[in-house]
Amino acid sequence: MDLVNHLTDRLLFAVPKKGRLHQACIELLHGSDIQFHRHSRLDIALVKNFPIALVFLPAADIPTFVSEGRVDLGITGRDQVAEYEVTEPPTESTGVEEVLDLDFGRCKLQIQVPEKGDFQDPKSLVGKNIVTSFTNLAEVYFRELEGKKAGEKLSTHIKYVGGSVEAACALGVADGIVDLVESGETMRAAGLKAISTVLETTAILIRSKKPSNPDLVNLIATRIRGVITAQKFVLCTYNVQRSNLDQAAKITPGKRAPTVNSLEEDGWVAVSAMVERKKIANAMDELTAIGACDILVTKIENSRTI
Ligand SMILES: Nc1ncnc2c1ncn2[C@@H]1O[C@H](COP(=O)(O)OP(=O)(O)OP(=O)(O)O)[C@@H](O)[C@H]1O
Ligand SMILES: O=P(O)(O)OC[C@H]1O[C@H](OP(=O)(O)OP(=O)(O)O)[C@H](O)[C@@H]1O
Repeated sequence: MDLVNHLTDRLLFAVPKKGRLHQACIELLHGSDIQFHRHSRLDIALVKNFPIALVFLPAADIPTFVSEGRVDLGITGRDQVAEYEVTEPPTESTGVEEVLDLDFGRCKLQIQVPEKGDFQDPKSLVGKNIVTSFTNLAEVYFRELEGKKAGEKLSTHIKYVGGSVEAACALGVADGIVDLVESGETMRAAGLKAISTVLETTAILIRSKKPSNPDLVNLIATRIRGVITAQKFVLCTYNVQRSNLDQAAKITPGKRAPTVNSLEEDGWVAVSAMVERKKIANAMDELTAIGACDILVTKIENSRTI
C-alpha cells in the first residue's frame, strides 16, 4: 500500500514509537476506540474509523513536528516540550498548545551526583562536567545558577548523551547528570542521589496552532479526556441514614454533587458519587465511621464529564 498517498486529508496524530510513554499511549488509543493496525516496522498506521493517520515518532521529536504544523496532534512528555521551547519559542504561527494532562509518565528531571562524592549542592557543580539528554534545560538551569545572561559563555560544560545517562558519572565522563527520576531505582542502582529538581513532568496531549481539522481534534481530545477521567475516578455507592447525609456528602461530594435516592426503608438514602481513585480507601473508612453501609466501589469504563 502506498501509505504516503493515503495521508492527504487525514489528521496526523504523533505517538511515541518506543520508551516509557509508548504502551500507555496505545492503551489510551484503544480505550478511546481509535482503531488501527500497525504493520510491523512501519511508523505510520491508518485509523480505520476516523480520517486519522498515526505517526510513531521518538517522544523527543514530537514537539518539533507539532510546533511546525506538520503533525496536528501529539502525545509526549511536558519535559520534551519544555526542552524544545528553550531554543524554539512559540511564534504567531508555530508552537504547541497543551490540550490535556494525561496523568501518566509522571517523573522529575533532577540534578544527580555520586552518593558519596564531593558535590553536595548544585552550586558545587558550576564549572564541572554535566551529562544529560536535556541539554537546553540543563543550560537554562546552570545559566541561572552562574548568574550569566543569555549569550554569555557558561563555565559549566554540558554534554549530550541519548540514553543510559546514569552511567556517565561512573564512566568518568560527568561530575553530575541531569536525568529523569520516577521510582529512583535507576538513580540508586547507579550510586547517585538527587540534589535538585529542574522540572516535574507528565505526558500531555498537544496540538498545533492551526490543525487541519479542528473539529476532529476536539472530538479526539474529548474521547481521550473521557478515558483519562474514567481511569482517575471510581463510582462509590452506599446507603446511609438521611440524618448523616450532610456528613456523607462532605466525604463524597462527587464531581458536581452526589446522586441521592430514597430507599424503601424509612430514614435511609442510597448515595452514588464519583471519587478520585487515590482517595477511595480513606473515603470508605470515613463513610463507615459515620454509619454508612453496603459501600460498593465500581470501576468506570469510560466517561463524558465536565
Ligand atoms: N521512568 C520514567 N517514568 C515515567 N515517565 C518517564 C520515565 N522516563 C521517561 N519518561 C517520560 O517518557 C518520555 C520519553 O522517555 P524515554 O526515555 O522513554 O524515551 P526514549 O528515549 O524515546 O526511549 P528509550 O529510553 O527506550 O530509548 C520522557 O521525556 C518522559 O516524559
Ligand atoms: O526512577 P526510575 O523509575 O528508575 O526511572 C528513571 C529512568 O527511566 C528513564 O530511562 P529509561 O529506563 O526509559 O531508559 P534510558 O536510560 O535509555 O532513557 C530515565 O532516563 C531514567 O534512567
